[in-house]
Amino acid sequence: MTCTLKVSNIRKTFVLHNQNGIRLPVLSGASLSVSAGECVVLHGRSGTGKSTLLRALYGNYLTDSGRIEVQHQGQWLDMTQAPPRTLVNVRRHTIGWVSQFLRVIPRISALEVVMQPMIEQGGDRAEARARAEVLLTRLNVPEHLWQLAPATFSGGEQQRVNIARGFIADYPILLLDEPTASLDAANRAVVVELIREAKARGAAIVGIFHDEDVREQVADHLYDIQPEAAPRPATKQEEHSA
Ligand SMILES: Nc1ncnc2c1ncn2[C@@H]1O[C@H](COP(=O)(O)OP(=O)(O)OP(=O)(O)O)[C@@H](O)[C@H]1O
Repeated sequence: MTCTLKVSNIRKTFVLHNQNGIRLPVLSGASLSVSAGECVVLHGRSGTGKSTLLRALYGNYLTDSGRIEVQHQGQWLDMTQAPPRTLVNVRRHTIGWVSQFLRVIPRISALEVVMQPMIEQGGDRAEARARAEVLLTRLNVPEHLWQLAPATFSGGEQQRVNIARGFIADYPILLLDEPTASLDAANRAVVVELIREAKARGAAIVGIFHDEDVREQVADHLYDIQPEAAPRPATKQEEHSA
């Protein structure tokens, strides 16, 4: 299988400048690789850094060191060194992000919100519309809502519009941040199907799923994030040699 995403030795410490510069080390050498058609699920206790790692992969967080290499338009590109303009291009064509939250844009209809990523990739409007309609139908978003702006939709409806938007374009890499959180069983099953279809067309997927059932159905590998060692008092031996 072709490797599409290579993460090596990522370190990330948050520095809380407005709280006496306290340093919170979160990732201390995360390394993983993901091939086309494979889904790696980030795993670990709450607060170990799963979301931090996923956001770093999307270029939302700067890292202290390490490399995040992606296959972008036929070449390897290190996301940690990419200028903003390149990041925008990578996000348009190579890496899709699907979370449970929709960033609502005033006055744009649900249908348009879903079609947008495919159109930004240069896709045909009629084809984008047809795909959006299929996705909204599969995700049980009632047809009478499609022409309305999602600002007034229920939380669950907004979430499903966002999932449709995330799966409309055939991104080579998909990052999934709890896309099934608070969905009912029927809609969770649809998302599992969408993930399986994305894998079958060759997408490399990294995801966070707290739902064990979903995790078991989609994961090829789990990537365990170990908690950072908590500060500890010095041992007797260390005190003597100090
Ligand atoms: N922007 C930030 N600034 C400062 N600290 C942060 C920031 N984002 C996360 N952290 C800290 O980093 C640690 C890891 O957080 P993260 O959200 O990545 O964990 P997680 O494994 O995804 O947790 P959960 O399973 O509860 O969602 C936490 O201690 C958190 O407080």
